Amino acid sequence: MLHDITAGPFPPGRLCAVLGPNGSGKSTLLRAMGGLVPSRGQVLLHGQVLDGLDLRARARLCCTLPQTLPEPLRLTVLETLLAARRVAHPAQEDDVPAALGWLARVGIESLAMRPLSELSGGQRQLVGLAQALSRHPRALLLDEPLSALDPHYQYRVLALLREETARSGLVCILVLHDLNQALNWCETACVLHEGRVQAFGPPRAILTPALLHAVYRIHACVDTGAQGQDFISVQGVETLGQVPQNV
Ligand SMILES: Nc1ncnc2c1ncn2[C@@H]1O[C@H](COP(=O)(O)OP(=O)(O)OP(=O)(O)O)[C@@H](O)[C@H]1O
Repeated sequence: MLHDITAGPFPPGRLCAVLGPNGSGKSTLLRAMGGLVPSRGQVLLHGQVLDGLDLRARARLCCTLPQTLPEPLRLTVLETLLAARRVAHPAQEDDVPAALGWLARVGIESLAMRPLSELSGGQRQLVGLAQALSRHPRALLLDEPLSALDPHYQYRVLALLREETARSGLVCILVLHDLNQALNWCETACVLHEGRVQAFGPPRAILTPALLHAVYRIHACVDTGAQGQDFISVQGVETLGQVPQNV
């Protein structure tokens, strides 16, 4: 769980990463920010205190996409998008063209009429992302949103999130295990370790060899490739000895 932590501020308009080893508290932090688990602290969004808002009002402002998606309902992909938007905006008419537009932007418009229960894990993850974006929240909390996606969709989703976040001034926080994605796509990272914030700031500045060893138990550093992209170069893992190749 978490120990009296202060995380943030996560800047709007830029992608932000929550990093840390298994069990360090990343999902718990996201759920606490989304109001999905009780916490004693305060969550502020653009200066507004979210604690105490009723669930629907909070869901309108802040959309949390969980790591494990619920069992698929007997609905089509399009119907699930319309239903998700109704939860946050019950007074608004269904907007089928807008929902189809979000499916197209994520790259799954061909799945619109397919039952959700027939989709693969990665396809369902993409539906979850389209649902979340279609609700137009002011904060998007995504728990390992790329974990089931192939490289094409990982890149595509990161590019879409970066574009939408910049365009609408969204606060977009992603739990990531891939440190290279944090380095190359995120402006800010919050590194958790044993339920505490170990570091907070630009990924390039905070992912030092000392931090990578203390948190992940790897002997590694940030390197820069020929194309100018940063990557984590791992020399060894504490319990396994030397690892010969870079990752
Ligand atoms: N419902 C729960 N009841 C009790 N302990 C929990 C519960 N959910 C999580 N925990 C504990 O809280 C700690 C943090 O869990 P959390 O799921 O936030 O980790 P995480 O950083 O997201 O891990 P992972 O990378 O493996 O998904 C873990 O030690 C976990 O066992």
